[in-house]
Amino acid sequence: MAVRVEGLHHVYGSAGFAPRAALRGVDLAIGDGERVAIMGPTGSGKSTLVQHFNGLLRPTRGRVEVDGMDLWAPGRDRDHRLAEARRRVGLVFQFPEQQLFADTVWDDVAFAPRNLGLDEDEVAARVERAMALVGLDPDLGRRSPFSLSGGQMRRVAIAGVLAMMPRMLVLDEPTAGLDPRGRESLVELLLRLHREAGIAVVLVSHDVDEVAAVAERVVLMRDGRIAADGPAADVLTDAALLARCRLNPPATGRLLGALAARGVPVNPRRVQPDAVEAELVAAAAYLPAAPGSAAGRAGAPPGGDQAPRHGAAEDVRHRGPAEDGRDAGGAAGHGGTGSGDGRGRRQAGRGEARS
Ligand SMILES: Nc1ncnc2c1ncn2[C@@H]1O[C@H](COP(=O)(O)OP(=O)(O)OP(=O)(O)O)[C@@H](O)[C@H]1O
Repeated sequence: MAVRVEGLHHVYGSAGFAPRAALRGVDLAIGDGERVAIMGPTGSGKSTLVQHFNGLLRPTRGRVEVDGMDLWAPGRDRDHRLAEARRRVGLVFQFPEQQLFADTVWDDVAFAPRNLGLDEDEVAARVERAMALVGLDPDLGRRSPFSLSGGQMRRVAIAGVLAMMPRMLVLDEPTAGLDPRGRESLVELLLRLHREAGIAVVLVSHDVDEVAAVAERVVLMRDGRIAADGPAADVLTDAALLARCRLNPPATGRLLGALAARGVPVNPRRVQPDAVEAELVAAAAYLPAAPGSAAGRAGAPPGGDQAPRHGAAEDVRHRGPAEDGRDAGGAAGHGGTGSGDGRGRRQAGRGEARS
């Protein structure tokens, strides 16, 4: 499963308004099972870009491929290619709960698979699976979606997209408007979908902490172009690059950087929350104990002159999801610097062509 865009331009224009170039030549490929965040200042083209991933928008110029299918190439099978793309790449728009419409949660989640013409047994199996994936109690299926909490409604909307059994889930600002607990549990949900269902997750977000928790790769957009594309540990610790895109590094990165600058042996390139925590816990052993504390009474802090100059958490062997593979390899041991109508959009996001 892969989405690839090449030389993608998108110009919005309608009668009476000056044309507006939202994308100005984007090249990007996202492969099976990746966890990618797309970030950038407001108006940089993030939402426009992801709406190309399943053919919801038509390029002004350039090419969009899903699993090697050129979505917009002429040919009689184009409708089939677009329908396939919408099945394989599920789009969850901002505030998706605003587009719930059915009388029951069950019917809402069943909307897209029914629309595919599947028999009711298959529809039921998909609804049950999707509700389980998002952690909704099956009993909620009989309830009106409008009687649920905001966080539950959002899960219903995500289940409605998952019922299409996409291989890639693209979410535009999925935690917007949720309280801190709701945000945390949605981040956990995305990691679980990736881990248990093997779904690629693409997240459009302004929130660096959320991105640090979810993404292993970060694409930065600016003025309709890609300004950077790389491992989260590289992009999220490059303060100058982030500043050019009107973003700040994660607060934890600044904390690790300040500790490293004071000679505490931490690796400031850790960004994933579990890895940051492991780094801090291990580094705490190198900090002077508070007078009167148990550690202070026991004597001098461990380490001292012998304190290793690499990341303190290296020996902890604690790898969070964003610190695997290339991040671990790249960071190990250095300790250095290292719009439209909502219902139509939703139906298109669930695999139904927009009229
Ligand atoms: N339907 C539309 N009609 C006309 N212009 C649009 C439309 N949608 C977006 N634009 C314009 O295209 C540009 C890119 O918008 P887009 O929504 O893709 O950016 P974004 O990075 O997702 O912004 P945000 O972070 O605010 O959601 C902006 O200048 C925006 O005003």
